[in-house]
Amino acid sequence: MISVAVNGYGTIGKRVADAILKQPDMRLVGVAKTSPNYEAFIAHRKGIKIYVPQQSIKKFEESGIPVAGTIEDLVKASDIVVDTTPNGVGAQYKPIYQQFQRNAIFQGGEKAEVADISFSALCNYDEALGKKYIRVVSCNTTALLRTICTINKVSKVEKVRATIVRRAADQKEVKKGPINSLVPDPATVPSHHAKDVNSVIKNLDIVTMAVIAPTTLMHMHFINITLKDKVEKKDVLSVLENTPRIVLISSKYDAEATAELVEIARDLKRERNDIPEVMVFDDSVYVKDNEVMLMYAVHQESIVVPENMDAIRASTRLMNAEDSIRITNESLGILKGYLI
Ligand SMILES: NC(=O)C1=CN([C@@H]2O[C@H](COP(=O)(O)OP(=O)(O)OC[C@H]3O[C@@H](n4cnc5c(N)ncnc54)[C@H](O)[C@@H]3O)[C@@H](O)[C@H]2O)C=CC1
Ligand SMILES: O=C(OP(=O)(O)O)[C@H](O)COP(=O)(O)O
Repeated sequence: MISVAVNGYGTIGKRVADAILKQPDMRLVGVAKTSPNYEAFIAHRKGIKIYVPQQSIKKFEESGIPVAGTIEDLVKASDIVVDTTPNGVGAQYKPIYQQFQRNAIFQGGEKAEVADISFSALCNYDEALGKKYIRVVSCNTTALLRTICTINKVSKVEKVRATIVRRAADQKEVKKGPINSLVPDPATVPSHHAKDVNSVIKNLDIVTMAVIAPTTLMHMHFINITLKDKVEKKDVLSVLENTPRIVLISSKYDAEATAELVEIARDLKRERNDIPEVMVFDDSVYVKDNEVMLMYAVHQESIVVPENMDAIRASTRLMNAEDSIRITNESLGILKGYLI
């Protein structure tokens, strides 16, 4: 049983904490919070132990949220920390993880240099075995890598060109925008996602462009892949259909919009309406000779959660890729094939 801490209990942290509670080989020691807000209160109500900075103990206790110790106490009590603090804050915590000689999993908002390796379970689990510091790449990069490494099974991926429509903010982020604009992110090429993909697949020829759209629900990707060999559409569809963490959305049932995908998650009673699988529109898959094009939606709040479970096991050498991915998928109810 591996003891895991979660530092930073926001969009990603709360989902990672809940996922840890579902793993048969992991124990959640507690989570670190800096302010006694509604998220801290609900964590307390769920029986999760809360650790806070020394200077915040009084503030939490005055709010009626009991404190189990300081963030240093949390790190010391754990074998490994999943750092889900905001972009760049994880790097500031690294010296503490080093001081107590604890392994750590960082998120995609950190620079790649923070870790020994950038990680995507379907692409490079084996390379991450035993690495003390692992960075799970960002949500869009996770989706790109999952898709590329899956299609690579049909024929070697030689070139990727992708356009990423980014959701502007998560649903709770009331102060972020834009609310009435499309904003190239950035208006230069490539966006950071190509460099991020190259942090996992070193020599791939990939160029990405990104634009922020005023929506909170999901990202959407439009991807064009050049393969080494000519392939058949049925082979591309087959590999997509048979890979857990990717689901197909059938054109038969009139679900093309991200809002409709969220409605499906609600109807299926998915926890928090999360869909950690890449959602490929089956009719968008276009194949001509060695060229493959497709469109898929990415639920940014949940896609990296299974990757974090696998990164924990890879870092601590708990098991091989196949077993880890299977246990993660089974415990989190992650599917393959047609979602609808
Ligand atoms: N939200 C998303 O769509 C995705 C985010 N990520 C990455 O995950 C990481 C976390 O992002 P989110 O969960 O969205 O952020 P968030 O802002 O929702 O959560 C961060 C949490 O850390 C807490 N925090 C702030 N400063 C802290 C400190 N000094 N010590 C401890 N806790 C602190 C905040 O109070 C908050 O609870 C980032 O690297 C981000 O790029 C990756 C994939 C998707
Ligand atoms: O990791 C993400 O996006 P990215 O893959 O475009 O970097 C998440 O959606 C977080 O993005 P944010 O920095 O807009 O909160």
